[in-house]
Formats: sequence, structure tokens, C-alpha cells
Amino acid sequence: MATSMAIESPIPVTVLTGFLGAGKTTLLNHLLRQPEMAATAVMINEFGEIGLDHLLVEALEEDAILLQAGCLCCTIRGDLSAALQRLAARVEAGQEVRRVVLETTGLADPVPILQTLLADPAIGRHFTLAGVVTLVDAANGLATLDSQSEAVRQVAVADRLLVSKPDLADAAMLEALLARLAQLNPGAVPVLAANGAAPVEALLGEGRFDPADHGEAVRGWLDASAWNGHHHHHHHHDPNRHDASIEAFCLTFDRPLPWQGLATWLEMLTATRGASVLRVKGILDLEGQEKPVAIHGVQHVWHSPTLLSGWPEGEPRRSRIVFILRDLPRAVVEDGLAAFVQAARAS
Ligand SMILES: Nc1nc2c(ncn2[C@@H]2O[C@H](COP(=O)(O)OP(=O)(O)OP(=O)(O)O)[C@@H](O)[C@H]2O)c(=O)[nH]1
Repeated sequence: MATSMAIESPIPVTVLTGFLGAGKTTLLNHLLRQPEMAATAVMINEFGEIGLDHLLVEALEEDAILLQAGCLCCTIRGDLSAALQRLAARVEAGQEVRRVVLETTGLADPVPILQTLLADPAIGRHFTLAGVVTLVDAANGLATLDSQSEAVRQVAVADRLLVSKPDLADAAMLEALLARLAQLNPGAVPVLAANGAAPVEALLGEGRFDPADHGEAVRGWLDASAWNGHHHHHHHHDPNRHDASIEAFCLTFDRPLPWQGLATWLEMLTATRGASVLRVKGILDLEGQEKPVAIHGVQHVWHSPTLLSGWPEGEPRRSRIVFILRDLPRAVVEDGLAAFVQAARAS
């Protein structure tokens, strides 16, 4: 009988959110190496045509489940429920899963996700929402909170707040950010996490998510999107249509790329159009380099490129660069990069 197969105690689901480039993948990579995190299933939702994060999260690859590309707030209801049910079936078949971490895309409004986790009875049979962890970038955080309403919601609904990149902020910036966070979410005491080095408890915490803990504003959002959110999105199935002015796409290159020129071109792009470049991330196959190189840019800030341990099994060896742009036509980047690559090859 089906009921005799039921999972006995619900598996906790932690939602990990934070704006584009805040450092969610970095945090997961750090935490998944800790022994307390054994038997964690990771689900990653990507904004954009092609997800790279499942390549960048190095630990536990076989457990990572990439929800189909698409913005969580529009399409997750179906996908999340289906993905969790597939996972529940694996648990019933004997796979040990002690917890689930759901990494949302940086542009996601977390409210519909929480609603789904709290309200979908098919999910509730097997899973329970353990908490929302929001990562805020100390370098870009204040500016992002001023310009992006999703970022404000992510902070407001958090059970735990983590502040990444404290090394990139001076004391005054950090203080201003912490004051802003306290104002938006007085209940969560922010923990600093440099390069993902956060204590495991910061991610796991204890207990259930209770909308009543988060003040009037949050309850209002949970209610409002129950009425509007779903209806409003029904007719928009374009997963990239998060906001008319935001566009995400991935460029691929089959031949190895020349690093010097590429780096110069990318730096120029962010120096001149940084405010429009919400996020660049890529895995590069570079001339003269056996291993893949990961690059990350967040608005004006470029992080040092990192050498990954190797090309993942079964993944074609080719460069992929994801751009998330606001108010900048895709063609500007696409054509600029193509012209650059061509020029570099001709020389
Ligand atoms: N200096 C510094 N860089 C950091 C820190 N944490 C993360 N980074 C860098 O920030 C960049 C973005 O980090 P990710 O972990 O990919 O960010 P993310 O939130 O997963 O990004 P999206 O998937 O696009 O939303 C990478 O280059 C990281 O190395 C930190 O504490 N200090």
C-alpha cells in the first residue's frame, strides 16, 4: 500500500537565496564539505537559458538536481513540486537524504517559493520548510537593496542573514549595510561569511518557517502573491521574462579562447556598462590551459578567475559565458565579443 511507503519524518528544506553573485554557490561549496552536511540534496534553479551553477558546485554533483531553466517565481510551482516528488521517490527507494538545500536564482522573488513549500500538500507529505537563508553581498548589497525589490524581499523573509564579501567593504560600508538589514529584518542577526566560510548552523538552523515571525509586510506579500502572483504569470511562459528590461543568455565557444584579450574586453564592458551588467559568469576553455577556468563578474566588480579541478565527466569541453543584463541590448555584448574573438584569432 502506498501509505506504508510514506516517509516518516519530513525532510527539512532550506531555501538559500541572495541577489545575483552574492556568493550562494561559494557558500554551498564550503558547507557541503562539512561532515554535518552529508546526505544533502541540492537543487539549483537558474535564471537564464543555460545553467552553469551545477558545474560550479563541485561537491556532491550526483545529488545536484538542476530545475529546468526558468525564473523560479514564474515557473517553480510546478517544477519545484515535481522535483521534490522525484526526490521523495528516490528516498522511498532507499537513498538517504537528510536535508534539501534549494538554491534560488538571484533574481527570484522568494515569496512564491515559500508559498509552494508551505502550501502544496504533495510537498508537505515528505518535506518541511526549515528556513530561509539570505546572503547579502557586502560590496554591492546596499546599492542592490536600493534598486531591486526582489533583493529587499529576500532579506525581509530570511530566517538567517549572511553577509558575504566582508573583505571587499570598508568598515563604514559594512556598518551602513548592517543597519539597513536590521531595519528590513530585525529578527535575523547577520553573520559574516568570507568566501563561504559560514558555520553549518547558519545554513541549517532549527525549526520550521513561521510567516508570523516576519512582521506585517511579509505576511502581506505572502497573501498578495497568493491572489495575484499565479494568475498574473499564467500567460507568460517565457522563463526569461522576469522583468522586461532584464535579459539572460549564454554564449558558447567551441574553440579555446585567448585569455588576455578576453579579460581586457570583459573589463572594458563592465567599466563602461557596469550598472547594466548584473552578472557575468563563465566556464572558459582557454588557449594553453588544460583545466577549465571560472570567471565571475558582478556589476563593476570582477573576482579573481579560478582554476577548476577539471572538466566534468560528460560535459563538452567548451567555453560558456552567461550574461545577465539590464537595459543593455544583448547584441551589444554578443557582437562585441564575437568581433573581439575574431580579431584575436586573425592576429
Ligand atoms: N572577495 C570575495 N569574493 C567572494 C566572496 N564570496 C564569494 N565571492 C566571489 O563572488 C563571485 C560570485 O560568487 P557565487 O558563489 O558564484 O555567487 P552566486 O550567488 O552563486 O551567483 P548567482 O548564481 O549568479 O546568483 C565569485 O567570484 C566568488 O569567488 C567573499 O566573501 N569575498
